[in-house]
Amino acid sequence: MTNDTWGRVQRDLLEAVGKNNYTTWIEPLEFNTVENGVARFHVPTTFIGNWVSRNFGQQILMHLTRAGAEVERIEFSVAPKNGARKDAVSAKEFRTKTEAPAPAAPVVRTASANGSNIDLPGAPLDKRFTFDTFVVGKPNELAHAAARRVAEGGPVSFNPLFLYGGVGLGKTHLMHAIAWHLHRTRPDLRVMYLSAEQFMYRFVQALRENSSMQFKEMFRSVDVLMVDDVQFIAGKDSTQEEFFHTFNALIDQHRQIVISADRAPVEIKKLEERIASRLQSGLVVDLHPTDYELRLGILQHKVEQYRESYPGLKIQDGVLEFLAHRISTNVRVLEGALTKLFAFGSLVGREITLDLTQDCLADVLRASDRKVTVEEIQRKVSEHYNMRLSDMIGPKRHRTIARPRQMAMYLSKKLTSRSLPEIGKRFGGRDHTTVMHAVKRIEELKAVDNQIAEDLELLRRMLEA
Ligand SMILES: Nc1ncnc2c1ncn2[C@@H]1O[C@H](COP(=O)(O)OP(=O)(O)OP(=O)(O)O)[C@@H](O)[C@H]1O
Repeated sequence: MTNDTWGRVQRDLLEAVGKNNYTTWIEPLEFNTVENGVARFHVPTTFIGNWVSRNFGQQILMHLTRAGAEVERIEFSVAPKNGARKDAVSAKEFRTKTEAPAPAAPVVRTASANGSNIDLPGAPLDKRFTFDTFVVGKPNELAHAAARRVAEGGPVSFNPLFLYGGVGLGKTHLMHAIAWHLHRTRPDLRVMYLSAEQFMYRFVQALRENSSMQFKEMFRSVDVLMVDDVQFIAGKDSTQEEFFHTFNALIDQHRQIVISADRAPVEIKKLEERIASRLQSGLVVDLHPTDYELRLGILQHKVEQYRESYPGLKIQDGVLEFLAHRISTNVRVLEGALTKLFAFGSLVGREITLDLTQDCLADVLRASDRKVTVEEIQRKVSEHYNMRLSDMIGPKRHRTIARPRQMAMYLSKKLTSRSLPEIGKRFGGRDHTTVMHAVKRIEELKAVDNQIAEDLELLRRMLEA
């Protein structure tokens, strides 16, 4: 490869990564040699080398290959000043990494042709997590709408956007979808997505390498920052501190921030109060546990996608409905079940019937069944309303007792696979029509009484946690 080829690749990269990224990260690279399939570049600092390798390594490699260079790998090393090797301290630090030191100068990091695909600064994005593949239903419609708004840009209307909800409900999917959308429509923007754990890792690394300034500059220069699973930094004092300053600096510059967590800001234990309060200063949106319709929608959507990989594989009517009913834990489990089912169906070369589903997914279905019992529901509801557990099954008919009992019956119907007579039996041997009436009554009340709707949601969350 010649300097000319590198010149061409630089122009391609300028187009691919946008001007800002190019000036900050690509321009400082100095092409050195290509030997035995390894392209070597000099970089001004360790930090830049690490960053470029991690975030642009794959792209550089791809463009080099496209330009005809026979390159399998790239290496970045700090440029030796006046022909001298870089100081020994850094060299030692680098050797603590897995790569062997390069002969001319300490190796910073290597990107290989088999590495993960990283398109944007920050963590890699999953190609499957786009808005197109996100199925919208009642439980996630607000979160979806808010994410769309952020992705479509325009004036920052709520900052930060804070998305929270239980495991596997689509928080990461929505954040990646925002990043992909912006990547496509606004390639000039610097969008960074990473988990709170990665934020901490980089922060600690920067401290170790005396590159805190670059770290700060880097994070303060993004246009859109997305941090996933922010609950991770709770209790980690200096990371929280740094996060707080980064957060404030970006908000002050009207840069968009999107944060996700498994619970609401105030519910995150050991999260500094000032951070919790800042996190709530924009729009806080809850991704609710999935309902039957959403689960079915997701399954149908996935089946469409699977058709390409498994053409000709038939699925009997009723199988998806059965799965949507029985697997209510989270979408990840639901997806896993479907993947297993399709793989199994194609292996045995048979239509996916209900029988086959029950055989193939026996363990998953048992685990979901075990999830919530009528007894647990009775216990949680009586705790919530400060009533005696014995009153759940007793004869008292006063509203303060009867209403929670009806709610417990309703939740038993929704969250377990018990039939109406079975539920009635567990509520002191009541008739199935009593349970039916309770379910209907609570459904009506839920639509008009906010307090009841909220209590149900809270109870459902606690039970499914
Ligand atoms: N509404 C949806 N439509 C399509 N797929 C979904 C939806 N919600 C979740 N998924 C899928 O479920 C899986 C889990 O979602 P995701 O990783 O976004 O969850 P999460 O809320 O970030 O969970 P965690 O807190 O465990 O990280 C992903 O494969 C995602 O694509």
